[in-house]
Amino acid sequence: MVKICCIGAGYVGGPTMAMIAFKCPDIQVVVVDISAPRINAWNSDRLPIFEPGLDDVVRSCRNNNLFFSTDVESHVADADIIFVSVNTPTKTRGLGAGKAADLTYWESAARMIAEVAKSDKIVVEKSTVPVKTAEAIEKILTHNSRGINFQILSNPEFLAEGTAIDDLANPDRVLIGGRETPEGQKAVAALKDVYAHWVPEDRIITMNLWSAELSKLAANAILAQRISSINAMSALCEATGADVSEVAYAVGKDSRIGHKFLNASVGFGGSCFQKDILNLVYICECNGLIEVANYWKQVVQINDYQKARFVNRVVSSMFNTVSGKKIAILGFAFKKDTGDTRETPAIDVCQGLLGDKAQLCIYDPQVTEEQIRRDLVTSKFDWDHPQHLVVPPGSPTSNKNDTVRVTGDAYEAAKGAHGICIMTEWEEFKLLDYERIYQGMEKPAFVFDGRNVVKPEELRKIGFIVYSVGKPLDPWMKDLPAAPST
Ligand SMILES: NC(=O)c1ccc[n+]([C@@H]2O[C@H](COP(=O)([O-])OP(=O)(O)OC[C@H]3O[C@@H](n4cnc5c(N)ncnc54)[C@H](O)[C@@H]3O)[C@@H](O)[C@H]2O)c1
Ligand SMILES: O=c1ccn([C@@H]2O[C@H](COP(=O)(O)OP(=O)(O)O[C@H]3O[C@H](CO)[C@@H](O)[C@H](O)[C@H]3O)[C@@H](O)[C@H]2O)c(=O)[nH]1
Repeated sequence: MVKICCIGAGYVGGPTMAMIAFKCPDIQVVVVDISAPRINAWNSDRLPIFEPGLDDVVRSCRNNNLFFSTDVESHVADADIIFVSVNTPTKTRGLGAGKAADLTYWESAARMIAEVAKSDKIVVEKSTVPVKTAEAIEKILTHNSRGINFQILSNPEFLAEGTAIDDLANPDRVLIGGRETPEGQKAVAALKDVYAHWVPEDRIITMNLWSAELSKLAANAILAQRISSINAMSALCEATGADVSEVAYAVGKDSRIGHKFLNASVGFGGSCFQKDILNLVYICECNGLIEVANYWKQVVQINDYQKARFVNRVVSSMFNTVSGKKIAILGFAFKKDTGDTRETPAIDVCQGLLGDKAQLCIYDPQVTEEQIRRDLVTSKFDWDHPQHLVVPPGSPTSNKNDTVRVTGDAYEAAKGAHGICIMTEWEEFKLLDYERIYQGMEKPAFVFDGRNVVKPEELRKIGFIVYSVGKPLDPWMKDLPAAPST
């Protein structure tokens, strides 16, 4: 029986390994992590991450051919194929700080593999890593290997949160990069055999290691670029009276462009896009490609601009101050159908409003109060380090001040508020009784829709002043400053 071990039981390691176990009953899969609470949660009825369909997949194979354990070393020693799916955050200090990928967790995983391995292993990069990482990993493994043969493969993951199970069950493609030697190609074939249990052959693409590593960064950069492109258009739409949804529809009808990923928003969030683009920028700079680096940097800059522009719309509409005003924040996750808040635009918007002394009342159906409070005080880029390694026990992790309240109900959040900011496109926000909400709010009552989930005309009929990203402006906002001053 082939034995797989995955180091890192997070948003990628957990679901991908669950899918492999589910589709390959003849393979034993063990997911290991240094975080005991995380592993305990994977072994419980309350999984550590919310992902539609994940519970059923895990339940159907857990303790049959899928196991979660903190006994990292013994399972690594035992495995034929080792996936490494640990965090690769943006560096916060030293060379490349604020851009380069921090490979601390990857390196420590590689050293541990070299130390405990007693038989030949295939080591698979599942984490998103800078191009050429496999070369560094190869060096760590071979210099410490005591004669054991390691083959490094790149097998980047393309799942999106909220749709992970469907993405894993029906991937557009699976990429496998390996060395072009007989041993390298044998390892590629072994990993291909795993995916071939359920992925059609023509969707399993093999290539050289560096192409596979770079394809992952390129895919995320190009996806994020589409969002920044439509968000840049949204600012122009607001200035001219065009409607960004109509523009996106017209543009997307061109089959060369396509309609996906053209939804204007308050900005993209999530653990990957910004981190991976900054990483790409750093790699370009290291290769002396300054113009290329600046090109990709602009994708992140437009995203920051879009978030700042949103805060500016809120403050300038509300008589240029939100000091002491209650503002309801509906949604905190970076997108619907996940409880993940990493790099969510809600953090920047909340911090912007708190900077102007607003009183926030936050509601999200999947994000806990503890998480929200921690996010509002965590320094930039620190969020992507395993919490148990970053936060010393007993140190303050939460925003204790009374300018932030977290509630379990959207109506409660909006009661007595001057304005509502919609930060996540949860379906339930489309179905709220806005008439009832309006009655309970201070007047004039504002809705700032960062995800274009409400119908502005219907809300205006109720009496709201409405801002929707990239839509024709409410007369109230027409003459107000559109962009943050630089
Ligand atoms: N989240 C996504 O949607 C997504 C999609 C594709 C790729 N990726 C990439 O996959 C990687 C993992 O992302 P994630 O979202 O799963 O992160 P995550 O933070 O959810 O999980 C990473 C896990 O690795 C564990 N870990 C760190 N160092 C370890 C070590 N030395 N030994 C054992 N466990 C260790 C941490 O405790 C944590 O539980 C990143 O490189 C990310 O860029 C993420
Ligand atoms: O038209 C769009 C599409 C997305 N978003 C926002 O963009 C962010 C990212 O969304 P999405 O890409 O759906 O989620 P992720 O889970 O971050 O997935 C991305 O990042 C993963 C990690 O690398 C990759 O594996 C996936 O392929 C890639 O889609 C979210 O804040 C979305 O709200 C928009 O604003 N407009």
